[in-house]
Amino acid sequence: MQDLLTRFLFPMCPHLSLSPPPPATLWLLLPVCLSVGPPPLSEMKEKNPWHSPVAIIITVIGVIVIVALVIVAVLQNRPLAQKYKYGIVLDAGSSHTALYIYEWPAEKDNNTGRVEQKHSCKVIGPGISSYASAPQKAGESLKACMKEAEQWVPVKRHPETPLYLGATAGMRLLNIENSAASDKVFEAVGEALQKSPFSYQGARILSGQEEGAFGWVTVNYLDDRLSQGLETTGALDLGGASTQISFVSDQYDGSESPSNAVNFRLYGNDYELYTHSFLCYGKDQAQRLKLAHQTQSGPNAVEDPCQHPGYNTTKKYSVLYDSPCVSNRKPQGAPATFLHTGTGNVKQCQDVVKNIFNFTDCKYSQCSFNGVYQPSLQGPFGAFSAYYFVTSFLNLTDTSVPLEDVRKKLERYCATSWSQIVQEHPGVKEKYLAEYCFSGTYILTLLTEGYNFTSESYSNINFIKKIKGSDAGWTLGYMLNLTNMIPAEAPDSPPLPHAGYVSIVSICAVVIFILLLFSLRPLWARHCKKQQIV
Ligand SMILES: Nc1nc2c(ncn2[C@@H]2O[C@H](COP(=O)(O)OP(=O)(O)O)[C@@H](O)[C@H]2O)c(=O)[nH]1
Repeated sequence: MQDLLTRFLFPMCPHLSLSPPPPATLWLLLPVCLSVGPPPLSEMKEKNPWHSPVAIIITVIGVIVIVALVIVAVLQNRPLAQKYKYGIVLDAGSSHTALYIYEWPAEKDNNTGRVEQKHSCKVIGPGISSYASAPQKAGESLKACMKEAEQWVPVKRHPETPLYLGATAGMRLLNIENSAASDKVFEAVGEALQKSPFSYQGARILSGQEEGAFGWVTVNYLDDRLSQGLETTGALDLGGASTQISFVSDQYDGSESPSNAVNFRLYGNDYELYTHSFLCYGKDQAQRLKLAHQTQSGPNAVEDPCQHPGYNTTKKYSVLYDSPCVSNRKPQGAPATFLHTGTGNVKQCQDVVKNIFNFTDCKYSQCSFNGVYQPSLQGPFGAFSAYYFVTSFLNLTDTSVPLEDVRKKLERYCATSWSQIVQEHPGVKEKYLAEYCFSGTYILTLLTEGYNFTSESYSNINFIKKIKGSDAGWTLGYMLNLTNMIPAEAPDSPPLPHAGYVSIVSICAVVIFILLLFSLRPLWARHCKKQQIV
């Protein structure tokens, strides 16, 4: 700018000074120069017409306008200092409760900012369904994580932060078994959560269909597949008490088995989702189903091929059968306990595990198991929750490894003695250690024989825990839905990115200015000539 002034203003006002003034004083000289007027005619002589006062004034104003335009363009879309909004979801699962805090930029229009998991807290103790006989304790168990949440969410955001509690298969089972007890647990939990400074939106049991569908939304939202209209990823969720499979298949339009259909319109695209939740086929309840099968005759001892050789524990029949998944199968006249020992044989374990599925009855064109319709598998799949816990422990998350090799690895693991397993994993809870052989076998059987993954389609499965820092699970999808964070229609986006917008405005301003100067050229020429004639 100062350079321009030195070149244009100073030659116009030679009567003010003999040498160019310092750049800082050029601006001050401009009004003086203009008020004094043009230099004496004698000095004009054959001067360049560009040095006329009109040209210089236009130049200076033009430059100022251009600079102003560019500044406005740069500042207009500049990202503002980030402010965030928050949402909290409590996942009251069968084995435990977890709290998730989500955050997203507050200033984005139509809630279109990206939602991310900011923090998670694992509630100490069992799932809320285990507090049926002491409901108050269910509420108390949440206190520590709620206090943590108060520290993670800025105080001024507390009253506007929605807080949801969703319960899954553990509470579904308690509700089937004893609905009064289930209501009392919700009452106690509601009381505890109402005392929090957040905006408590209620606690409820999610249907299996909701659990499956929101897990699918979470995975595809985090992968940016919904906003970009890309092919979606199926979702495989393995909990303690239920398991869900959800995916979009070209073959499925909801006409066959409509109860498995969930329709979404997200970002301007329609999705006809196939989803099914198998109650009692989560890994803990499946273990009970298997043991119930092995103890049909009420024996004193069970030799279990799904336990490591050398494993032996005394178990109570009353505890094993204390679940609606198996309670009606309790053998008559069984002793109080049985001795549970291991033989560590994967092939026999597979056979025992297969007994908990019904692969034969199917009134539809095709089924997964237990007479449940399932269209042909399509696309990639994300497998999370216990799918991940188990496969990551067993080092089986790499699905490019052929299924046969996976089975051999599992065979070696199951055949390892219990004492060696305990010795090699001192930091792992014995409860979990005792389950991995069964869980690995169950997962492979469920995927291949239950859902019909083949040696090829198995490699389409991704065992995942988190996607871009957020846990895979139903909670994020649930919150996105309840807070209307995913628009049905694609939001209007500016036609140009910010940098492109600034460049175009700047170029246009310069071009207009140059054209203006050229259009005024004849005027300056005449002006200069007139002065010379006089
Ligand atoms: N191995 C292992 N299993 C886990 C862990 N956390 C939870 N589980 C088990 O994984 C299963 C699913 O847990 P979760 O996803 O919390 O499901 P939910 O409790 O049924 O909602 C249950 O059988 C849990 O006992 C873990 O850190 N390691």
